[in-house]
Amino acid sequence: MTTKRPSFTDQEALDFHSKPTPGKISMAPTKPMGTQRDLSLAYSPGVAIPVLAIAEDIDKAYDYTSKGNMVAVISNGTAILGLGNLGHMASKPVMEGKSVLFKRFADIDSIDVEVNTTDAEDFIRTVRNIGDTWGGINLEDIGSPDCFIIESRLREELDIPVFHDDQHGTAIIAAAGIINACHITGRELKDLKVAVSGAGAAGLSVAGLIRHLGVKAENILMCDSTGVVYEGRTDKMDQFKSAFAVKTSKRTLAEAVEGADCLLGLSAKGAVSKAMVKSMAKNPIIFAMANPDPEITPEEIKSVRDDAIIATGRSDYPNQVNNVLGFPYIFRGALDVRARSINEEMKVAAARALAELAREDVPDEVAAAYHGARPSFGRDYIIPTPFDPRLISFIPPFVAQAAMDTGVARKPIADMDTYRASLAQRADPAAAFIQGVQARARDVQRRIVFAEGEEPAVVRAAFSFKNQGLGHPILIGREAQVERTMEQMGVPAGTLEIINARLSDNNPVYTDFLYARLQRDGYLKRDVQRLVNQDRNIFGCCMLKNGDADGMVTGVTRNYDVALSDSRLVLDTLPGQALIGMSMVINRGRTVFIADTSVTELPQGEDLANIALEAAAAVRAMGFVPRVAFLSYSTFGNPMGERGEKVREAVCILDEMGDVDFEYEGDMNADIALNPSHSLLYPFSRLKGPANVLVMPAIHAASISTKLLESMSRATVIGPMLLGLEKPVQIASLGATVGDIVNLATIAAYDVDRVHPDKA
Ligand SMILES: NC(=O)C1=CN([C@@H]2O[C@H](COP(=O)(O)OP(=O)(O)OC[C@H]3O[C@@H](n4cnc5c(N)ncnc54)[C@H](OP(=O)(O)O)[C@@H]3O)[C@@H](O)[C@H]2O)C=CC1
Ligand SMILES: CC(=O)C(=O)O
Ligand SMILES: [Mg+2]
Repeated sequence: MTTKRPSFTDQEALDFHSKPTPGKISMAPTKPMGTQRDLSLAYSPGVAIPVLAIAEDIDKAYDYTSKGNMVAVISNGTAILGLGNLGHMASKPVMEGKSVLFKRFADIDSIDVEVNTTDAEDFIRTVRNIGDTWGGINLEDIGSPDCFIIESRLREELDIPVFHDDQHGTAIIAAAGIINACHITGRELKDLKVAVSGAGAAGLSVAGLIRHLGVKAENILMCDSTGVVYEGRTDKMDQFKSAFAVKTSKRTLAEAVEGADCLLGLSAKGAVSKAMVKSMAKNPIIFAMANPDPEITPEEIKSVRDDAIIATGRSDYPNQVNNVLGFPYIFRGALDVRARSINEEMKVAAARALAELAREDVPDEVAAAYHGARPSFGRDYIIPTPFDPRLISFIPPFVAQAAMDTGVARKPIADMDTYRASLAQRADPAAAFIQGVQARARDVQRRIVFAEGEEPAVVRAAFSFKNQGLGHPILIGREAQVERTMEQMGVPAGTLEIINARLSDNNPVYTDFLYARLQRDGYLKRDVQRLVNQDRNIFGCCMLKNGDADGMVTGVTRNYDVALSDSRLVLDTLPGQALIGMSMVINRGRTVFIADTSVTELPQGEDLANIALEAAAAVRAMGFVPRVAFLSYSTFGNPMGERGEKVREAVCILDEMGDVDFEYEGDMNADIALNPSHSLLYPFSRLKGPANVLVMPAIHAASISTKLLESMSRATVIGPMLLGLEKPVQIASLGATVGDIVNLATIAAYDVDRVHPDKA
């Protein structure tokens, strides 16, 4: 399995964290707060009722507050990644990051808390006094040995899971990787000889867990910055390291590594040398897990031997051993049974489940998460990737079951199958869609024109598009100006292809083509020449038409209609198809498509029928079964009105066609279309379930409702995607973000197959 290596500039990392709003998380209410009654219920006097219930039984907090699905990520910043003690506030981006990962991967709400103290007692006091407000506490990046004292005291004093991620999260993932690496190399844990670089939070915990799983204590040599942790050593020792001290004459990491089967790096960048790697046993297992830079890079290891199984903590190499594979799912399982703690059995269950999942075949729908490659269990795939969508339904049931078996579950799960199904619902469908589109784009490597190549956001988007391996970007603009913008954006010179429309050798060809197309529409040759030379949308579309590029993204600096009419001057609508804009709206596990959001202002009945046909085909191509509702202010003729008539006409046109291969119905209100129980009122309706394609009666209704959903709910809106043009052109909205532009460029790259299946 090959892995593409994303990279980014420092400025991109800062922009990601600062735009459009500083930070990575925000909160959203789960209850309406619109009326006086809402206020009375949510706040005084209504709130008094749950207050009294909780006062009587403290566990009722799980029923009446967000406690049961809320984890705090708490740090004091004393060991931030492998960067060291940089203070509590500097740890905030990491802690916000962990919170976001809780939400993204396991649908757990999470808040970061940075405590301004390096004193263990002070830290314990602070967290103990506020701790049980959450369903669980994830301690993060707290230096050793304080982390051991802090965690064990808080575990004793709080009745909720307290889990130091750098210890146990890391241990669980590393153990899963080691189990599988041993399987592949034909080793047994009881025979494994292990050297560990790093005797801190992560190193000691990994050593503890593999010892628990069967590696012999005398076969684990721990090393810290002073060297081997041996019996009798007094320098820089503490009770936690002492628990792993062994009788040995070895004193340095190099000596510990010599002849070892397995080297675990949980220390710092560069701690392991090529000579050390060379001295290991045959088929060595080398996990260099320091972040952000490993103890030794995979390239360095491969330069001295080719028989190693290699893992790092990073996402840009195969075999990412990183605690992100663990903490979301371990807490998911623990919260779902309202666990009082996360114990050894729950950790072992998670490690074994992870190891098992990597050995299973990767089904089609999961291959997208692996950038289109289909990994099979082996040296470069010993552990699932963090984007494996099976993790959410596979891991937590094992953790929950272990909690139930060991008596720490307050609320055991009665039906595991139902629980598993409910977990799958928590997966983020927007992410799955984007991953699928990205995987295809990475595979096919299309040439995508970024028409407004001098714009800073466009330059950044093109660079990001290229760095993510999504295809080959081509910027249109004046070289000197584009290069200046690239320099300002920190994009290395020479990394992006630039084409100056005015100076292109292809202009005569493009001009001849366009003149032939427009000469009877009032255009003189010199008008066409000027368009090709000066209008970047026209030039870009000519590139597509001439086969010099595959797709285009534009619209950041000019309004939608201008970009659309420019494109239509050069490109036709596909024969027999309608040109439409379609937005994908994803909210609370439900996906609906809205059309036409951007092209035909006041569609007639026939237009609406064509919009439905085009939208249904596109939705089917994306893997959904289309169920179309023609929306109106009326439902089945009540009340009658002019726009409603057009909608009714559209339904009749489809009826007359006779061979429509999807369910459709209308006219109907949006709530009727989306409500599965509408058949009670309208038993004659042909929809067998809630609609997922909503054809709007006019563009204003489509545009307004989509933007309302995006602004006022937690919905994710992708698009509008422009469908039906003979070449893929996507038009961003004015002032679109870098992420929006990249998404649309990716959709353009993906859409080449849909428009021209022969190119696939
Ligand atoms: N991939 C993953 O999922 C995870 C990776 N990590 C990474 O592991 C590393 C350690 O984290 P953590 O345990 O939390 O930190 P700690 O501060 O608790 O421990 C660091 C340990 O590394 C030792 N060390 C430092 N430099 C060297 C060196 N050059 N050679 C040998 N040992 C050295 C320290 O020695 P001494 O005791 O003498 O000071 C200490 O024992 C970090 O890089 C972190 O990013 C951590 C958690 C998860
Ligand atoms: C991954 C992680 O938690 C760390 O490197 O600290
Ligand atoms: Mg950490």
